[in-house]
Amino acid sequence: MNQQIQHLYDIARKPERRIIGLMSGTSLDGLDIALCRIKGSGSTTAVVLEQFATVPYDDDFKAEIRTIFAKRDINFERLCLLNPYIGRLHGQLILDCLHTWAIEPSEIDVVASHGQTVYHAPKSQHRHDKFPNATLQIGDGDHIAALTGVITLSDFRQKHIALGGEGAPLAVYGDYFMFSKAGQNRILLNMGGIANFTYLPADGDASKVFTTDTGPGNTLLDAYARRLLNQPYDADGRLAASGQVNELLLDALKTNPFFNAPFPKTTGPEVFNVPYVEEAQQRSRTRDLPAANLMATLVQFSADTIAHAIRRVINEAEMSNPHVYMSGGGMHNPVLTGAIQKLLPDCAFGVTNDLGINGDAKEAVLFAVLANESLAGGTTSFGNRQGVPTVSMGKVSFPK
Ligand SMILES: Nc1ncnc2c1ncn2[C@@H]1O[C@H](COP(=O)(O)OP(=O)(O)OP(=O)(O)O)[C@@H](O)[C@H]1O
Ligand SMILES: CC(=O)N[C@H]1[C@@H]2OC[C@@H](O2)[C@@H](O)[C@@H]1O[C@H](C)C(=O)O
Repeated sequence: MNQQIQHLYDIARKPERRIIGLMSGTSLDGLDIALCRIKGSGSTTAVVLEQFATVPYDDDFKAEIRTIFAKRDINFERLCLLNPYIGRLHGQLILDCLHTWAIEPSEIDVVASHGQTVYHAPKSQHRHDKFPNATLQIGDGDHIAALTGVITLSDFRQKHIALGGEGAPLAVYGDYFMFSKAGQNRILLNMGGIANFTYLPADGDASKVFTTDTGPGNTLLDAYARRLLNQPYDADGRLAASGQVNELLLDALKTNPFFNAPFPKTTGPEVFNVPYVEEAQQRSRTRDLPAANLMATLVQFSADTIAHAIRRVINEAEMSNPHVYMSGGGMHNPVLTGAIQKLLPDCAFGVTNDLGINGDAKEAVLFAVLANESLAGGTTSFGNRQGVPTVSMGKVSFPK
């Protein structure tokens, strides 16, 4: 037997694994690196987050990604070059963090890498009958494995599509394993570039849980912070807080069939982007809004669509006493969280930190949990429903 297969087999049989989860999301703010100690699998999964860092990307790198990110027409050579480049960069950032944490790469069992999404195209978005749901993440795992010397699982989304999903959201699996609690109806709300939530019913029934995107989280706020403030984001929602919501623009922004489509569903910055806002401004004749009013309206747009989706699941599931636990960078924006809480006065609000997982780290932890499940679990049935196939994800890269 190849010794590397033996090594993988030994890792799969360990009572506890040390897994580094990596997430580089649609905000392009940096690489989230979560070092996890994981015991068990499925609903007995127990995660301790030992270390966490977000390593910010420099402006040059962000600009490189933006040349190909969420665009229909790109420089294909640049895409090809960025694939190994991102893999090597992520590998190097892991080594730097391990050095800071005084941990040897040989002490890590597995790296679980999401990569960088460069294009997301569910059928509902691309509308080409003959093509399936599609999504593309780059930053090949072979480069991470070769550079760090650690077996790497990567490219988690393709299997989800192969078994009938849209390749996202994958949070359903990790949220169910980590955060489901008998006797409490929970909504795990993540506000990254795109917002999504997971519904965890109080009876713990895996065949009812799902995660759905709700639409924009921070993606439009960040795009306009770059334009209006020359900043990566509107820190603490300060510009938005100084403006007034424009109802005409808000209504125009909300007229998109995505918002009333059935759960679960996914979207991305391929749809919710500056041209989307400009088109709504044109339709509502609100092109000359002051910067603060535009930002206030965009925050309300995210809040309304998030709250509308949560309200729908509360009503459909006839949920009593729902608890919402927030995560992702949007939880740091008080204008956004304040607006959501105002729209959902019957919900109790907290953050995933209250449940033991730092909300900034949650998505990176998810990939560690998915890798753990592929190695040592795989027995939980989600009933093979539309959008939530029972599935093990991730491709294996050996260091040599
Ligand atoms: N203090 C703050 N005030 C306002 N917004 C903030 C603050 N801190 C973080 N954010 C927002 O959070 C964003 C980063 O969020 P996060 O890291 O969760 O996104 P992501 O993982 O890239 O997204 P996705 O989940 O869509 O892949 C920033 O770009 C910014 O919009
Ligand atoms: C294609 C893609 O990268 N989707 C991301 C994105 O960021 C948030 C939202 O859109 C979510 O659907 C997903 O990521 C999380 C980790 C998920 O799959 O659950």
